[in-house]
Amino acid sequence: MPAPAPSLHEKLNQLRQRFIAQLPLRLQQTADQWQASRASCEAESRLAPDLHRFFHSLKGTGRSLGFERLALLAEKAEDALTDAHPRADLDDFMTALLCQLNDELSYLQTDQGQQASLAALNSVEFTHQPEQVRSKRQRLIYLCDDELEHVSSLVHHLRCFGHEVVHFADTETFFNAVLTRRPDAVIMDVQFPHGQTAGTETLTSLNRLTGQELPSIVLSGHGDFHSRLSAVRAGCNGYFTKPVKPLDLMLAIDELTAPVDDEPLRVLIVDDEREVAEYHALLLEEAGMIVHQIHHPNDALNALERFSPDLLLVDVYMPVCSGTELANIIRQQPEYVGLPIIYLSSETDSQKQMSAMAAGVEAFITKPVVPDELVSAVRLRAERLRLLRSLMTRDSMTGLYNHSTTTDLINKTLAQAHRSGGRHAMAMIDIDHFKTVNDTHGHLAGDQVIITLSRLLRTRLRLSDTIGRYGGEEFVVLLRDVSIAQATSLIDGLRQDFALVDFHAGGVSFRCTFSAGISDFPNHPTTQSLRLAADQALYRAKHQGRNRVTSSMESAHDGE
Ligand SMILES: Nc1nc2c(ncn2[C@@H]2O[C@H](COP(=O)(O)OP(=O)(O)OP(=O)(O)O)[C@@H](O)[C@H]2O)c(=O)[nH]1
Repeated sequence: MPAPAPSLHEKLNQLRQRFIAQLPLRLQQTADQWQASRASCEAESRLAPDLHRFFHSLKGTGRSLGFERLALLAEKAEDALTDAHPRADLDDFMTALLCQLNDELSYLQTDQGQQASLAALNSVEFTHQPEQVRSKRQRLIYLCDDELEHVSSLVHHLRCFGHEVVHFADTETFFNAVLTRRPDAVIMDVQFPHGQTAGTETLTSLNRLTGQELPSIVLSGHGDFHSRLSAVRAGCNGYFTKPVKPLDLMLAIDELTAPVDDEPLRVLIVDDEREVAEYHALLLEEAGMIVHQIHHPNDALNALERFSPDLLLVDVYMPVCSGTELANIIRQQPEYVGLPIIYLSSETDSQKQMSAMAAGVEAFITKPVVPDELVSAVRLRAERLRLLRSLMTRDSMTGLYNHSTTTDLINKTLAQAHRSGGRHAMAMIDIDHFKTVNDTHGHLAGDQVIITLSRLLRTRLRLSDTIGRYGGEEFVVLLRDVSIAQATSLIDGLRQDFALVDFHAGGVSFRCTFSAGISDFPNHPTTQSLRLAADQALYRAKHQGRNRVTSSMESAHDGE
């Protein structure tokens, strides 16, 4: 059996032990530097920055990792070295401090010292639970209904959208199934042969038993007060009366189970103090975020481009370049103007904090951080950026990427594929005779068709695929790591299912189809050439009678 993953406290403890293990050597080097700095004025001014940095860093890291006495001694040394009027007994004072630091270190290496520091570690309060990360948009749906006429059409529509649907004709089998495998949502009839409200009562019992409300929608033959009340009492999220339009029910289920943005937040930490960077990374990772650390400010621009963070956590006091200077460098680049930056520092002087904030950073957090406060500050600001980005990059009707973002994302994917290889496919999808749909059934019905197709694409394609709305009724998809044949068959499966979806408008029901053209990378090595080849294949599909998928391979062979 694999060993269980270490807990946060175990990881923190390992980090503290690593920090203590390397400290004797660093203390010895600092004592030597201090002695050397007393030899001449030149040596003093040459070594002063290193000495200051060591004590400043020991103060910050010591506090963050809970070594309060080490931090206090380091703070005294830092103050003595930076005092505008150096004390007369500076030599004796520093020698005594270095001795006390060595004594404290020896104590921390004893069993008793380890115990005491562990007790401090265990008192770290951290209430954030790791986020549940869902990787798929497909949902498990239980449909419990003893009237079988509508069931097959409902099951068909739900499956079209990639959901796994299990049908139960009686409440008892349904009850046991929920206890064995909990679904993402339930569609429940109210009335069963053994009770007027047996369906909703079953939901109420399950909710009580499990202590968790099942996301559920009622589908009933009756809209009477008593049935509706039983649904409210069972905590149901919607109530439909039969005959239901499958698409309406499907959209309600989609709303009910729509994942919140399930991409973990990405945080880039820039801190020259490795242990502190590691400590903050552990806290943020524990809260479900993806963290990348760098220890040299000059690596920041590269890391920003490669890692694409939602937020930057920067130490203010770093050699080579301060956090404030780094923020200014980053803000010089238009693409990072909106990136939230949080400063971390042991600086408590509010005047200095204010001047640091002038570089346009979002917040200033003082070390040692309170774990929950760090996580909340990061989450709040990173999520706000995500929301703003989403408003700028997505089409408001469908939630798919807009034209320019789709092109940018495809460009990036291809640039990466040029570096590291890989094959991708592009599909241009266009709804057939859409003008007629609008003219016959109205614009609102047309909008429903567009929304339905976009939901179908989102539920059935992978999270790593790029799906965009290119124009009115035209969509573009970049399918990663597939051959042109696989892409053609996948999009053709979607085409067949979409053609069976029933739309309703003004008392009439109708169906729609789409045509698609597929091209592939690296046969077509740029976004422009991929797009052109997919467009030409789409044109052929339309020309050959619509409701079909044509690949650029077929076009090429046909043209031979
Ligand atoms: N309802 C609705 N209609 C839109 C939207 N965007 C574009 N349209 C309409 O979509 C129609 C597109 O029509 P065409 O591209 O000519 O398509 P078509 O000739 O009917 O069909 P094909 O030849 O099969 O492509 C136009 O009438 C647009 O007004 C939208 O957001 N909602």
